[in-house]
Amino acid sequence: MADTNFYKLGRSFRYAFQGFHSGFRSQLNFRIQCTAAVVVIILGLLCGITKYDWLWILLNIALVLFGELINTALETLVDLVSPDYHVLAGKVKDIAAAAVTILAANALVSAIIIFSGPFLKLWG
Ligand SMILES: Nc1ncnc2c1ncn2[C@@H]1O[C@H](COP(=O)(O)OP(=O)(O)OP(=O)(O)O)[C@@H](O)[C@H]1O
Repeated sequence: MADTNFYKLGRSFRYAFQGFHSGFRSQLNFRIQCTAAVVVIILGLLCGITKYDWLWILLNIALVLFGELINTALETLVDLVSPDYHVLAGKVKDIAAAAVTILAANALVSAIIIFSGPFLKLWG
């Protein structure tokens, strides 16, 4: 019984990893966002930001990657149910893209606010 649950859990993680891998391979934006996340984490380590800044940075990274994967899932679903041109299909894709753009803009502004202090100190 416990073995079966453990096996199911492992399978769920494998499917989730497949989804991550598929998003990474097919979406340039997702690859850019993953790279930006790694750069921001390295900057955070170099600048010695506070633990509250880390919480904010990690939340923003998670939100952007989550938003991009949901956007990709919606695009894929739209392509499945409406491969031909339809004004509503376009609307769904545009709205999903707008949602992830809001998250990315929020992450960018947050990064500027958090890192402007340490950078000004470095050059000041
Ligand atoms: N089936 C469709 N019907 C109407 N408009 C569509 C349709 N598919 C795409 N569009 C329009 O074209 C835009 C770009 O669609 P596309 O699927 O290329 O998205 P994308 O953001 O470029 O995705 P990807 O990152 O996969 O290239 C959509 O935002 C939408 O305005």
